[in-house]
Amino acid sequence: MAAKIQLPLDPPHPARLQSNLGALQKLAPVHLVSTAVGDPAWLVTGYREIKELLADPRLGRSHFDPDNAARSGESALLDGPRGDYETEHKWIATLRSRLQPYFSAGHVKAMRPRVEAMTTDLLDRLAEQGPPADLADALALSLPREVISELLGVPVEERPLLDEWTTAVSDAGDRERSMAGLAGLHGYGRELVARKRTRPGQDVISWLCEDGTLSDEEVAQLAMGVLFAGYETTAAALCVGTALLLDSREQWRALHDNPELAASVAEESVRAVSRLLPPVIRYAREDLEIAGEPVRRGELVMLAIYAANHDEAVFRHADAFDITREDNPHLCFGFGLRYCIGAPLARLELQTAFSQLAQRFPRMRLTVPVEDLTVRPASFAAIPTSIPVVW
Ligand code: HEM
Repeated sequence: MAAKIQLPLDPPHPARLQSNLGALQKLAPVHLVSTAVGDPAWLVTGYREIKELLADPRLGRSHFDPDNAARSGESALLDGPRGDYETEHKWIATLRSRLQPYFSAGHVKAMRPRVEAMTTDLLDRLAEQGPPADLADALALSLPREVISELLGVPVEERPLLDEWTTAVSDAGDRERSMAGLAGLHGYGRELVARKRTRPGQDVISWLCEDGTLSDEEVAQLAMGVLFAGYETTAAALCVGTALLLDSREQWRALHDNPELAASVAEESVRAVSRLLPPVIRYAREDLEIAGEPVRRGELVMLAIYAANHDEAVFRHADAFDITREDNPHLCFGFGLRYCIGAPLARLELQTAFSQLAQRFPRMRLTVPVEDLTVRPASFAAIPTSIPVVW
């Protein structure tokens, strides 16, 4: 495998939609690349190919030789093989069957009043504090952190610790820091499970413990997986959505005048956030072909969801942030086998936050051009350093 294209293609930015992936996509749906850490990989950019591969059991997240597998970066959790090669499919089935009931559309619907109240509380605090403010801290990061922590039963005073670990885990440039973050998160998960065993509460960890079929280690693994999967992703979608909306006065006013648009704002923000997230990675479990290219067993395949979500063959004016877009079959929550369990919850949080924010702060505006926003160091999802606003 001799790669010609060096990743990353784009410098990280919290709200820029244009990407060099578009040019690559026009050339071919799959490319041989060298990852940020110099390993060879296949980068897939075509919508159709990515959708098919997401559902293809010949690709997995684990590797038969994890220590020598190609990597996309240094993050211990995100950029290399994960899970046990022999039992991967069994574990996905366990994970989905145990978690799905707590994140189903029906269960999430029942959570609506609580999520609305939590959003109102955060916006009350923002109003009380007065302008200027940082919307990333005041709302976009706080809401997903509070929602997921409450669901899992993480005590309020322990929540700030989570930030430290999740940020360290995501560090794509420092494997040691990332591994220490992962160890911290899992250690905390085990401790929390032990506490819930003796003093159960009304939360997902306690319910998983009651299930009786999972070991403490498995409950901790599921819980910390949910925490990680549900926090920065949703925060990044809220960040990019609010920044792009505030940058477009016309769309901000349209949302204020018609709160029903919050659902399509949420979808468009999720489509946009894929620019901020790393590609989904897989390892070939057997030899296969992708768009005519021969992929060998064990090779790294990177699925550029952002390229798929901006494929002009599927999305009209793909690079525009358009909250009136009607047909939006983005792949941001994945597809098939591993489709995001938290999609209904993420949608609820996004819709609630956007509609309340525009209703309560119609005059809110950014104090810097959206282009000038910068990225927090080592955040895996290109979270902005701040979203400075006044109203
Ligand atoms: C905008 C926010 C979110 C985005 C963009 C997102 C994206 C994704 C994607 C792309 C996958 C599939 C990964 C793969 O195929 O390897 C996934 C899986 C997953 N997501 Fe989300 N997610 C979001 C929010 C959430 C939330 C709020 C939760 C909380 C419950 C969550 C929990 C999960 C879990 C547990 C999986 C693993 C499913 C499996 O491995 O079978 N996600 N997510």
